[in-house]
Amino acid sequence: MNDWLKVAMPKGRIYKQASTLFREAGLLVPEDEDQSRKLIIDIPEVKMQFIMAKPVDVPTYVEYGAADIGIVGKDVLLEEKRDVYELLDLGIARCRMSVIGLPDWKPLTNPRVATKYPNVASQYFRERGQQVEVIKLNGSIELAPLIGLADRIVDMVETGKTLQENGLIELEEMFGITSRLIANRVSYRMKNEAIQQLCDRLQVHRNVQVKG
Ligand SMILES: Nc1ncnc2c1ncn2[C@@H]1O[C@H](COP(=O)(O)OP(=O)(O)OP(=O)(O)O)[C@@H](O)[C@H]1O
Ligand SMILES: O=P(O)(O)OC[C@H]1O[C@H](OP(=O)(O)OP(=O)(O)O)[C@H](O)[C@@H]1O
Repeated sequence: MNDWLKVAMPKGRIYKQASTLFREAGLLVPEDEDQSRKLIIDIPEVKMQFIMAKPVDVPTYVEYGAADIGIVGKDVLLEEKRDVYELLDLGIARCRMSVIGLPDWKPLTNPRVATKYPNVASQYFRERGQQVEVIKLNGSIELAPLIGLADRIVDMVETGKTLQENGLIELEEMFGITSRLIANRVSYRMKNEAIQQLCDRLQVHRNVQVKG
């Protein structure tokens, strides 16, 4: 199976949009993940193997060559800083990363900031000369300012519904986020034809942009 292309696909909210994009580009992908609990899915007709991964782990599989290519949110790429090529902006799973707080927020010296993205948050505030104490959480980040664990949070905003329902406001938009196609550095050379063909097909599709 050395000539097969191994693709790390993120389970969860990106999967549906990614599989739709692949199908619209005329590529075969496994059926939607709610139909199956299988983690490794072979498609022999196109010599592709799909690895169904937790989104945050996709760059790790790709960096180590356990997958040749993968799909992952820019938020995860910024946080994980893995040594991979970023090939395409797929324009899917669009959302933003923001600084969020209570409506009665005040500027503070050394505020506590809770987030799933400690590296991104630390770098963001450091670059702005703001001293903060970063607290890593793994989910339900919006709880932190509501229960007095943190003064602000850094988190993803898509529709704004979570903020609205919890009485929080967006203080600063940090980055726009979309999903990216990434590749292992060695695979990109060794399987260049197959990877390039896949990129070409995806690029024909409207939202997809080449990364410099
Ligand atoms: N509303 C949103 N909230 C968070 N991420 C979003 C949102 N919309 C799109 N995304 C993108 O989807 C990606 C994967 O999100 P998803 O919630 O499926 O994974 P996860 O955060 O690892 O979840 P879990 O920890 O529950 O497995 C994020 O990395 C981000 O790029
Ligand atoms: O602006 P919205 O459309 O409301 O989306 C944003 C929310 O979605 C994500 O949470 P997720 O559902 O992944 O839950 P978790 O982080 O608590 O696991 C994110 O962390 C926000 O809480």
